[in-house]
Amino acid sequence: MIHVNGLSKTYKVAKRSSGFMEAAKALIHREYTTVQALDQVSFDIEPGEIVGYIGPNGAGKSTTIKMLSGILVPDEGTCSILGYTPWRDRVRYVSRIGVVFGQRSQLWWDVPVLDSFELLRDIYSIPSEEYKRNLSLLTETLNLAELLQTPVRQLSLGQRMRCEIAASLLHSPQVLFLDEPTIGLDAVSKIAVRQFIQTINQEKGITVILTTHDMNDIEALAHRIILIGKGRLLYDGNLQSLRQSYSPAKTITVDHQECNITLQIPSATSITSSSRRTVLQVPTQHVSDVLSKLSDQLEITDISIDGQPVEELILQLYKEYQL
Ligand SMILES: Nc1ncnc2c1ncn2[C@@H]1O[C@H](COP(=O)(O)OP(=O)(O)OP(=O)(O)O)[C@@H](O)[C@H]1O
Repeated sequence: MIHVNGLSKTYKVAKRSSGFMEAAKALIHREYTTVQALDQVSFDIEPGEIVGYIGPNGAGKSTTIKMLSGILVPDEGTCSILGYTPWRDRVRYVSRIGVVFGQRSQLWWDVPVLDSFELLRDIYSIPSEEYKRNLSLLTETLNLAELLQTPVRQLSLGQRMRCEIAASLLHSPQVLFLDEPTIGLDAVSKIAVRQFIQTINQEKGITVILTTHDMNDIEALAHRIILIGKGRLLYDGNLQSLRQSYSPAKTITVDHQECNITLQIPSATSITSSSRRTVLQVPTQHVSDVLSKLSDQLEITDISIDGQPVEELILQLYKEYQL
């Protein structure tokens, strides 16, 4: 569905020094430097995937999303999405995609949300029945009923973001680009937005590309991650294999009836042990074996198994690539 091949982009930036004399000189003779924002980035995405597109600040994520949504033209490389070249077939292409930039709004600031939605209906020429069906579904699932008559400038960030997501889906797109959709949201709104993205992906098969700095978004939504750093693609793979290579052990915490026990489980290393609680470190491949031995040797009252949080995994990945 999405084929990206060798995308590169440099920005030309005017050099500026401080001070009146330097500003005056710059009026006559301006010097430029170039910033390599993207360098030969390639990947393919299948229909129905949710891909987390991650990387540190300035890595090139927004630049990529802008190209994939047709706003920016690359210096080099090709991109085909649903058979279109985004920056060439813009008018036909945008009716097939939805875009949310968490830091920008596609809604008109001074008019009620519903007026913006109606304007989008006209811009995209959405058939009346389809518009009504989508609006009522989005209003219900994103809890928008009380917001539709409110001017956008009076909405809180979380309320606005729910409206932005609805706006991006009114025309039933097949691909959704989300650039930091949970930025600045409270915990409840974040969970609501994540659940909604999951639902539209599962029920409507919408393909989602998500950039975010919130690793809980990645954990909740993405099976696959693409890591980009200094404009280059550094890692493309699924989260599970990343977990296996970086986090080969699990921590098992067992509460038991017996006091001060000594366990006979060779593949487990004891981390701490108090009178009725034992914490063990176990290689991932031995977890099921250790669990069955624990239940043979103890009367268990509670048990938990924890892996390394995804935030730490990604941090390790950043370290490995010196980002
Ligand atoms: N319009 C622009 N003009 C000049 N340089 C730019 C422009 N937009 C981005 N850049 C530069 O290109 C590089 C990539 O920026 P981009 O916004 O794509 O990064 P990002 O990964 O989205 O970062 P963040 O996580 O901070 O949003 C950065 O070095 C940035 O300074």
